[in-house]
Amino acid sequence: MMYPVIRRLLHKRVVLASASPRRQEILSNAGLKFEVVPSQFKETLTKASFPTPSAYAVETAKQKALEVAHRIYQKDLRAPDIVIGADTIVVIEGLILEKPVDRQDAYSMLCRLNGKEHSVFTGVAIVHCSSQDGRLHVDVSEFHEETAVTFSQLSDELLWDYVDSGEPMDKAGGYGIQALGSVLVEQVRGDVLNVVGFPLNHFCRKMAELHGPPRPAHRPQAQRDSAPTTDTSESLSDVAPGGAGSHRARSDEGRGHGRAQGGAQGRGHPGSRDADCDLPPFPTGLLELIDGFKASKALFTACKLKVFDLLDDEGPLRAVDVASKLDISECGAGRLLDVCVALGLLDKTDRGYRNTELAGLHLLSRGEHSLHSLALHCDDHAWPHVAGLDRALRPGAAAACSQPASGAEAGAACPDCSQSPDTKLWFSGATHGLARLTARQVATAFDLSRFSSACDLGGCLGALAPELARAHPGLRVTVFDLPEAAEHVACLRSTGRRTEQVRFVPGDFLKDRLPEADLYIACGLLRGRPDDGALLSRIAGSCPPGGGLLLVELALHEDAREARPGLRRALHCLLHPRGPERGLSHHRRLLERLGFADVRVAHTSDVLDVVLATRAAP
Ligand SMILES: O=c1[nH]cc([C@@H]2O[C@H](COP(=O)(O)OP(=O)(O)OP(=O)(O)O)[C@@H](O)[C@H]2O)c(=O)[nH]1
Repeated sequence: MMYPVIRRLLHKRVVLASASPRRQEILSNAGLKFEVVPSQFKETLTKASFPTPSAYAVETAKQKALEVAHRIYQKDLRAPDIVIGADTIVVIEGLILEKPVDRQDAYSMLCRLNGKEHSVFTGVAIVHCSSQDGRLHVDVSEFHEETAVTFSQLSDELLWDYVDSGEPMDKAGGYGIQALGSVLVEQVRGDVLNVVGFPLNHFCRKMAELHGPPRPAHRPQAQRDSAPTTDTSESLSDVAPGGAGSHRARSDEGRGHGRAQGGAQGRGHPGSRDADCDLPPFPTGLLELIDGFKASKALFTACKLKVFDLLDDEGPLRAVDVASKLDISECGAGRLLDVCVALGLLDKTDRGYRNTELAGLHLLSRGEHSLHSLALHCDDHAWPHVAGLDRALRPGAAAACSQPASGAEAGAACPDCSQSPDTKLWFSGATHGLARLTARQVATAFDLSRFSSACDLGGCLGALAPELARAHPGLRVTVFDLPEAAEHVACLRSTGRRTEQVRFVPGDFLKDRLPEADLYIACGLLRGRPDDGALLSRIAGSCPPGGGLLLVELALHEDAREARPGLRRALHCLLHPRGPERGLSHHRRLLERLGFADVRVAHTSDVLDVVLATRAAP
């Protein structure tokens, strides 16, 4: 059973701003998917300046969460969707007890609590983040929960024994009710998880209030107090005309930016019913999925028309100016621009439309982190492919696609998409943006200091090499790719990054002798390649004993339940039903068969998995 609102958060980037293992456990047991970024906020607020102990706990929780939200935004230039902070305190006779500073302090706290009732407060802050005008915008919701705990009358010896167990040291009030500390406790009134560090029940109720399903307009008035106030009078699947506005209105209370980054937000839960009505919960997430293709197409179209380039060069611009400069209709321009606003790609100001930071970073046709080519590729090549999905799934469709990929598809993970040289180039260019974005994570996924030379097969058009050189100054990197890729690697050289460590050698990794190296890198070369064993065997033949092989592949995760990686993998398998199903276990078996040992895996991001294997002595 999963609380419906937790299910609805599965596609959001949720961050827990806490180092407390108990909070992490409570939230993951509830099914929430989140990242942990412990807060660096120094808990030094002046207690006396707060009207109540709970206000102090809430403010501390809020400061913890805000510190993390700002740090993430500064680092990623991207707002997480939600940051959660919490702070637990024990209050006895008006005195606030936090974590003991040493054994003596722990003992003193336990003596104070001995034989008496005290209150445990946990303050919780839920910070909804978005990026607006290039700045982090936050919307903080907060609450606290109180639980009354009574200690038995305990002997000094027992209290010291308990202190000596070490358990009190990282716990508010010096005890852990969930473990040995339970022997001290005679009675609890209220939510015990609140004592442990996180009031899950209150949190879920609060989240339901904030993220509750919009209700259909005809819904009867019999609603609970906490019923969401979202305007729901629009038909969600009927975006046009004026679709942009309606899209935004139903999109999580106007937080359009989060949508662009996080994908669908909520999922209807067919099994659950609101207690006070026989209508099922409104399936907001499902309707968003149904509409999702329109959102993708709008993004692709705006990229193709170079709307983001235009606004970068000349924005802010009004719809009428965009229409005349792009030679499209004024009405069409207005609608497309409004949809982009709803998707978090544009901001609408008094002076006209302008790019959001996200679009400026990733959707211009130029720029280091551009995903423009990827969007165009998806529109031109992946879109028709997806449109034919039903045909591809029919029995007998398998024979249609069995062409082995050629060396020219360096970096391409999709042989179906590489029929012509043009397409191949497209696809390489398309993946290049992604490769650039992920190169640093790949380069630093493992300690590679034992290697002195690396050969990047296919080379990802040179995206990885400079990052490898930067992260491992002792490593000489050879990019081994078809002669036509030299041009791209040359562009990269002119950026002057560690050029002396990187060289280009022309060749086809499927046919030619591989340059000597003690680390071989195959980035995006295996997926969709029926002859992946042959390629790996070539590499194994060149790799010296003790040498390494670094494989980088899209979504090798085999657990389809893992939110984004699982979805990517499942989609890939669905769209390439004729290709063999290849996940981590397939690669591990293959590598071991070819004489590699110590196969280690790093999941670097939502997107890529990196595998490092060591060639065993013959
Ligand atoms: O019965 C129990 N009571 C309390 C706890 C744990 O105590 C700490 C409370 O400290 P705080 O709220 O400041 O949180 P930190 O651990 O410092 O982590 P943050 O990074 O969030 O500041 C908390 O860990 C409770 O879980 C307990 O375990 N049992």
